[in-house]
Amino acid sequence: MHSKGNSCCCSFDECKLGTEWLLSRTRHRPKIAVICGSGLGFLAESISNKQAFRYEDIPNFPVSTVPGHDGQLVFGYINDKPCVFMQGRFHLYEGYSLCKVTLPVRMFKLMGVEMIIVTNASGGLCQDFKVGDIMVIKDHINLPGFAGQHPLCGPNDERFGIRFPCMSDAYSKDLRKLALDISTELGYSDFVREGVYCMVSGPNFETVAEARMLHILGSDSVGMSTIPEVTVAKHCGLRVLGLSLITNKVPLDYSNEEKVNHEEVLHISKMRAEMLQNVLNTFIARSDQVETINSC
Ligand SMILES: O=P(O)(O)O[C@H]1O[C@H](CO)[C@@H](O)[C@H]1O
Ligand SMILES: Nc1nc2[nH]cnc2c(=O)[nH]1
Repeated sequence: MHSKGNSCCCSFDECKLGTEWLLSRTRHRPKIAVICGSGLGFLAESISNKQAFRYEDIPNFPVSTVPGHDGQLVFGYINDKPCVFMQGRFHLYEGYSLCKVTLPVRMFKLMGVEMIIVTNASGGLCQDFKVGDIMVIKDHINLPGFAGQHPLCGPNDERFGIRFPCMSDAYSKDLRKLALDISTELGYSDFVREGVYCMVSGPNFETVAEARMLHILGSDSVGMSTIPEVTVAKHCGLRVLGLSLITNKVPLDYSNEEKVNHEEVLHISKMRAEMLQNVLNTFIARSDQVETINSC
């Protein structure tokens, strides 16, 4: 596959090189990958038989530049399920192309991963949401994608997936149901919701007028990540679950004096650590209850 002009910078061979480098250094063969959002790296703490690789050592891998994103790939087990956790993700606003942002997802596919769980911190737009709520992502609005910032732009490599992938079932219904059932069983139904996540490029937080627009468009929460990874995961046939922690409310009127900042986002992530980890670990433990691959 040749890439030209403004096209994809991460070829199949580049993904393969990084994957083979990892597989030759670990006996782990993960089936589930977890991407930890801002301040959510603790999710990897309960892994057993851990083996970690710093991002800077992995061929072709980007490096983390944002506080709250540690920058290592951790292999191991959660309840006997082989997993790999990204302690730190990449964002468009860091200056990475979306191909680079999503390169780990394609490497996961090449190493045999079948399901990806994406987590993030986001601002609540839905007026019913409270700070600390966990939103199971039902659907998304890919705002940068509308403007041509899309990880699948450029020549399509059929070894990963088809040219025109369907996205209407990006977040598997069965996986969402399992996550919601588990939340109810854990007694968390008061603060676990479902909703639509919208991505903006960042790095600034929203103006009031922008927040109002996103709300009118049908977004329940807003962040600066996740959708590129989900899009690439769906393109290459991975099942997807998305969990978004509402770390702040996004002001929708001018009388609201609240000001969001990244430190607050990290603080709230830490506060909700235990609950999010309980949902995630129970979900992983029971993930084989949902074997069907949904596709349209
Ligand atoms: O989406 P994650 O990586 O969780 O991070 C969210 O938190 C950061 C802002 O505080 C932004 O990067 C936003 O996208
Ligand atoms: N864009 C955006 N990203 C976030 N990440 C965490 N909170 C927010 C927010 O309010 N807006």
